[in-house]
Amino acid sequence: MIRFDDVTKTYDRTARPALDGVDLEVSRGEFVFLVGASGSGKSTFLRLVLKEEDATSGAVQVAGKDLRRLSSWKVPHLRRQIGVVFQDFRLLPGKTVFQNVAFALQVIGRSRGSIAAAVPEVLELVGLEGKGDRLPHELSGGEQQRVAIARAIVNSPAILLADEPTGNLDPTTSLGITRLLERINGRGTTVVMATHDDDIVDSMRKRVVELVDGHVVRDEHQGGYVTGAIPVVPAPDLSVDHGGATAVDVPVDGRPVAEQGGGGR
Ligand SMILES: Nc1ncnc2c1ncn2[C@@H]1O[C@H](COP(=O)(O)OP(=O)(O)OP(=O)(O)O)[C@@H](O)[C@H]1O
Repeated sequence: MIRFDDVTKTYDRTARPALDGVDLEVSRGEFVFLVGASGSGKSTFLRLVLKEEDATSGAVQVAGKDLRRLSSWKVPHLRRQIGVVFQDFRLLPGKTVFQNVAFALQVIGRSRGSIAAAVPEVLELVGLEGKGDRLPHELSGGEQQRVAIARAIVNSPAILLADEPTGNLDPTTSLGITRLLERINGRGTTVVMATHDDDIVDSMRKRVVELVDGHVVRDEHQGGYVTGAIPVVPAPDLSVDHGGATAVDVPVDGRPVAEQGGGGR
């Protein structure tokens, strides 16, 4: 569904690459947490998937398309297959919940009838039935994020990208939002969620891909926020080379895992 082959992205020739030689495959229907410190390249990864930016080198494939060969007039079609959710919700403040979600369908030319059918259905899915007439400022942060998720999925995209979707929410609300993303994933949508939220990652036990300075340093199934949060790997051996993509002993936040107590955060 998403495939990166040796992808490097350099914004500024004088700075280090934002992504550096990334190889990664996300299959249809997967749920992946993308974790890493601020500046490690998570948003850049998502921008490349959306073709908001082009790779400097390497190949990005999304939904079977090689994005190097995708002409600009086909980019809107690519983006229709990808829903996106952000930390700051990005709702239209003067439009109701219904109108915010409907807008995503209007811009792609869907009929009034199909919009009238689809919007209540998706609002129910995200737990906002009965709130279609509210304005965004009349909703809690968690509810606003549910509207943003409804808007992102109303067109049944194959992929949902979420960039720090719980960054503005309290822990309980964050878990509810992530569970909603899990439910959407259960309906077949591939979900990639970039996050700093260690509690969420640790509680969900999904695939975790960790970036450090633009490199994938860990790709762990049923992983935790840091290496070894869930004991599926042997104790780290600091004498080995740290270059591998499945490294169990890479520095996390600049400290060798051994210094972090090994068994958790
Ligand atoms: N438009 C840009 N122009 C120049 N450099 C950029 C641009 N966008 C990102 N960068 C740089 O690329 C690197 C990776 O940034 P990116 O936003 O992908 O990280 P991130 O992991 O998403 O961080 P955060 O968690 O803070 O959102 C950083 O060094 C950043 O300064």
